[in-house]
Amino acid sequence: MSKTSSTLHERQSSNGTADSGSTGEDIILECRDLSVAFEMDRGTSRVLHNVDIDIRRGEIIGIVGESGSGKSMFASALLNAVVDPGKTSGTVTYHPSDDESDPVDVLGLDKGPLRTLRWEDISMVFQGAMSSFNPTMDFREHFVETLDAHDYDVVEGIERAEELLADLYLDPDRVLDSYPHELSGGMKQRALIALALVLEPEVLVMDEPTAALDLLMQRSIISLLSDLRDKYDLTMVFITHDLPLVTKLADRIGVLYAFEFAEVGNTAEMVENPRHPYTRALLNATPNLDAPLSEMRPIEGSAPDPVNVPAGCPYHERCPMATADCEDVKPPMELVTDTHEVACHHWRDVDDEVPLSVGVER
Ligand SMILES: Nc1ncnc2c1ncn2[C@@H]1O[C@H](COP(=O)(O)OP(=O)(O)OP(=O)(O)O)[C@@H](O)[C@H]1O
Repeated sequence: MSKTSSTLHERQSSNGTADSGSTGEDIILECRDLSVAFEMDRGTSRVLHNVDIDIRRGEIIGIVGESGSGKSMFASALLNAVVDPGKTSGTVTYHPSDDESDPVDVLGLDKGPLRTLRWEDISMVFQGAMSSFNPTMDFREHFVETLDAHDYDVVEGIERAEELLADLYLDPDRVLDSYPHELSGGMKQRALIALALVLEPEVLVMDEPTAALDLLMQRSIISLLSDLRDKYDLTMVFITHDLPLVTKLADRIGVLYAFEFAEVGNTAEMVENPRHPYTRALLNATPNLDAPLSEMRPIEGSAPDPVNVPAGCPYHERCPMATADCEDVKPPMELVTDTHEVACHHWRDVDDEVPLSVGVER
């Protein structure tokens, strides 16, 4: 297997995107200048903008941001699954673990190989996918259909499905013989995760997998995902608007703002020493995982329109620290530590200007 060059690893972006701490780690997915655009009557809508990020083999990376920040677009772009008429550009390179295999140019794949890659190498649980189960098929039929479509041995595949379902604390026989309406939301979501893993992918991308579930179920799925990663040597990309939730799971966190990464770093650094005023606002917006809704402080202002992203720092219109520079000059991604990067002109002063609220669970 060919590894990424040190030049790419050390590359620093000048456009507010991130390649945090990539100093020679084993990289499984490498995104460069990854962008998605839609041509609209009122102009070009840039819903993902020149994103540079490396996903490391075996890590769980949380991708966080408000609604409309580009999280789902990032997930779709990773799998070359952006729907028409969206145009994806840049590169996504997948480095299989198998030493014999060459790196794969994901955005350059034809339909057939792309379909194979999507289930067998990089699998995705799409937002709201629970409702896409066929109501007339039981779960066994869903598994068999997927195994058949990829020429997998059905007997072995069902054995694997049973093991995965048991790993997810489900009764395999009961689930396989049930129809979608017979299972609760939490059970269906876990069955969906088992289905996404049945063809033994290396990477699992999940878009808001716990959004529709109650707090207790969210927490239990989070801990099951961590166990699954360890047991099956998976790499996970976990997309959510819920920063406190993902801190319980992720090794690293990337915060998306206005279709670019504002800050990326190891989870402990992102929680204990966030440097971007937007990351701090996100943490302050949910002081505690158990806090009642009434205690949440929403971030003032709204996310930028992808047709008219502000010049300079895209956050400047909402930022309490903004100066004239922020209106004109786009902040480059700067290293805070070897494992933490931020795109803010004033990151050194953020402690005084945007204090973290006392109640943040850390
Ligand atoms: N088919 C489409 N055509 C044009 N614009 C789109 C399309 N789908 C999404 N967008 C726009 O792309 C931007 C990013 O959307 P995306 O779904 O990635 O956000 P998100 O961060 O995942 O939000 P949410 O948490 O609400 O799912 C939004 O401004 C959205 O309106």
